[in-house]
Amino acid sequence: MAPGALLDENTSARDGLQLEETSDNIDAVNVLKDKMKWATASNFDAEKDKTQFRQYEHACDRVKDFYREQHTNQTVAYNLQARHHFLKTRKREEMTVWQAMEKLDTLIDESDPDTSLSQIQHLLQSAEAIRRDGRPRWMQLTGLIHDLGKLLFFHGSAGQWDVVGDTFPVGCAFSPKIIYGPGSFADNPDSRAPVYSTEFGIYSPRCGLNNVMLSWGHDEYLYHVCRDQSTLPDEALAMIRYHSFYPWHQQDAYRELMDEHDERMLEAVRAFNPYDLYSKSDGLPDVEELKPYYLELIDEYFPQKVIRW
Ligand SMILES: O[C@H]1[C@H](O)[C@@H](O)[C@H](O)[C@@H](O)[C@H]1O
Ligand SMILES: [Fe+2]
Ligand SMILES: [Fe+2]
Repeated sequence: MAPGALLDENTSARDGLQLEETSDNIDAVNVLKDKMKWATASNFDAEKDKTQFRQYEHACDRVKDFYREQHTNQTVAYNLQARHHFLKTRKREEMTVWQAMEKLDTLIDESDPDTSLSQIQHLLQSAEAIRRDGRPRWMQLTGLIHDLGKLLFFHGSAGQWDVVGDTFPVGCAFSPKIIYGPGSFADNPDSRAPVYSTEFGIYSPRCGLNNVMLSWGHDEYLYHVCRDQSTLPDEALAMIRYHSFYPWHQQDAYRELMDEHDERMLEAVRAFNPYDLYSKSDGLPDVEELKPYYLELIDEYFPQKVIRW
């Protein structure tokens, strides 16, 4: 059997672990072990002072104003319309992944209390932290691209409130664990709507997050781009799609909406989170020096090179 024949890039790393180590599939097992390196313990964040991050109560007005606007405007109606427009009807712009990073670089994220660095620097900090920790190449690439969905801002978004910031489900009651709590949704009409304001709203227990509409923003948009145009594995797609869903991956809210697949994906999202959050206090990466390494890595998982954004 050819090396890796049991696997393609979309094989879930976890599913493949059921392979036995026989001489026939030993190469495939080695490939899997490499893919599983995301799940081993990491020391990356051991020396970080975590109390320095995500201190929303002490954040500046820019951040507080951002969340008031986001929590007021993220409704089911807006979500349906945004999905339709940004994923279906809009004319797509064509660019390579690196061009997308350069285009995004002028955006300063108003929701973020922890960094005012440019987006390329944040992306490279995340990727480099993952690489230094010996994580698989697909995860390094995930770090490099995970915020590229913020390009929505240049595709005619309504503002930053429908691009950046943490995410949460719409169509059911807003969890008190969302930043700034229930009071911040006072002006959101869905918080008083008969069905949307109930615990499960339009969903049912264990329906699976794939069937839940998260507030519209950079995660969901980039997930669709990567699902359709890259060969990244399921774990990478989950890291991209749910990395801003802090009420879920950090606060344990909305667990009753999860299905079995989500249980596995939650581990992947949690493994990714420290590299996104705590790399913000790392030194500044040298963009030109790192570029050749990452250009090669991008080509490995985006075979057609020019991407429809
Ligand atoms: O302010 C940040 C930033 O916008 C990140 O890109 C996002 O993933 C976080 O969840 C958010 O809180
Ligand atoms: Fe993000
Ligand atoms: Fe990020």
